[in-house]
Amino acid sequence: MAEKSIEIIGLTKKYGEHVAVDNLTLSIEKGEIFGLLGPNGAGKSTTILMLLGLTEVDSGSVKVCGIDTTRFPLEVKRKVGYLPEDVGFYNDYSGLQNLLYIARLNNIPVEEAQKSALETLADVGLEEVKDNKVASYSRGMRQRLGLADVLIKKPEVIILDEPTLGLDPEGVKKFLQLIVDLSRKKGITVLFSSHHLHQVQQLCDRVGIFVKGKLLAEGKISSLAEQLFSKNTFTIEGEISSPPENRTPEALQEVIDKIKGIKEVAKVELKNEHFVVESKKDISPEVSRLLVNSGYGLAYLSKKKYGLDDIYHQYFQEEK
Ligand SMILES: Nc1ncnc2c1ncn2[C@@H]1O[C@H](COP(=O)(O)OP(=O)(O)OP(=O)(O)O)[C@@H](O)[C@H]1O
Repeated sequence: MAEKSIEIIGLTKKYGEHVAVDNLTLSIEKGEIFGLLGPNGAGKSTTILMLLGLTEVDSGSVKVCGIDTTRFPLEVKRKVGYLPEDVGFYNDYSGLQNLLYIARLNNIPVEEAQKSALETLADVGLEEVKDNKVASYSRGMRQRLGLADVLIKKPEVIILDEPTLGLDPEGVKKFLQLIVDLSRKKGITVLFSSHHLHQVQQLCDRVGIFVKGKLLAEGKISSLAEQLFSKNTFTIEGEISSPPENRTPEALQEVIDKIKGIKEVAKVELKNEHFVVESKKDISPEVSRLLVNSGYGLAYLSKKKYGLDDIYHQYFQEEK
């Protein structure tokens, strides 16, 4: 069985009468990149605080690298690196000086710290600007330095709480790629907490959908999609091309009505040239035949692939 880096069983946290985390059970394997996905106030930060031993647990248990966080918080902190939304630095110090300062706070011997700081700065792509003052760093560079702060402790697990806030799209892409590369290269387990669906989809091996303190679903994106959407429906989508000269809305509607007339079809949606058909079985051949026989061409026809946004919104619909 795969080694577990994080093991949470029946975890509950209340603030007065308000249940912020409700009976959460979740395991994350060593080396896995797990996305904790949920809207504001879902309880993600509270869960992270409990993982780090920074807030008391009302009931349940949390183990990180096999160590009980509630009983041995200091031991856990040695194994876990935590990157919050925004990291504070000494702006008048260089990136290297800031990192050496963190190394000293973590009791890393001076010689080892020097070597490790240079290696870590190279790992996060700040080698060339290591001697520049942090005041001159962009938001993306500051987040990379934040990651270096975390990595210099050589953690087994890193927890990232909305780390891409304020980065431009290119900065986000590079930062996420850096996390994947580091995790794969060093075998680090990553817990990535975010409400950004696309970032989670891009980065994570597995996701947990967390709403109002409860984990509604958990798994690989592909298997969550299957559970939700493939019970008895096939969804195919396509685009009509090379419409006939004499094409009229009425003529197209006629073909759409023929598709609707197929026994297994539950729903057909048409928007401009793009159409989506939901049915009980895969009727791609029938759809393409009907269109082609009516003089239309097909730019493409494929089984719709569901992404995390479809999954997420489906859960929200169920919640309402
Ligand atoms: N110290 C506190 N005292 C009282 N209530 C709190 C406290 N911290 C969090 N809460 C409440 O607990 C719930 C969960 O908050 P939490 O910050 O864990 O959510 P989150 O998913 O991290 O959201 P965000 O993305 O906004 O940080 C919210 O309803 C919040 O108002």
